Amino acid sequence: MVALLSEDDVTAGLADLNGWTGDTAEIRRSYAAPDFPTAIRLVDAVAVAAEEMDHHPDMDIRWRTVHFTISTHSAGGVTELDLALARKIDEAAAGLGAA
Ligand SMILES: C[C@H](O)[C@H](O)[C@H]1CNC2=NC(N)=NC(=O)C2=N1
Repeated sequence: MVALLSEDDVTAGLADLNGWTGDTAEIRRSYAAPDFPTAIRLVDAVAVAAEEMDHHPDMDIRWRTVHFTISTHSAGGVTELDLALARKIDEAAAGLGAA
């Protein structure tokens, strides 16, 4: 099973990401897309990445803003898998002009 990260590991991991916050329980970030269809495209792109990784974020769509919350359910908190998925989400968002 993948290991839970310490508070220091999570802090260091968040510092390497752009705009993500959180703690040892979960990490989160919201992106504003240019419009609603683009927000849905972001969700779709993240769905593809999540399936490839077999690691799935919670996604909450509010018009053109998408809120992502990630933790590793099986471990009960934040692991390297969550930081890796956050990087993938950042890439997808950048490609769609969501920030
Ligand atoms: C069987 C399958 O690998 C697991 O249920 C996966 C699926 N996606 C998952 N996603 C997340 N975020 N945490 C998990 O523990 C998890 N487990």
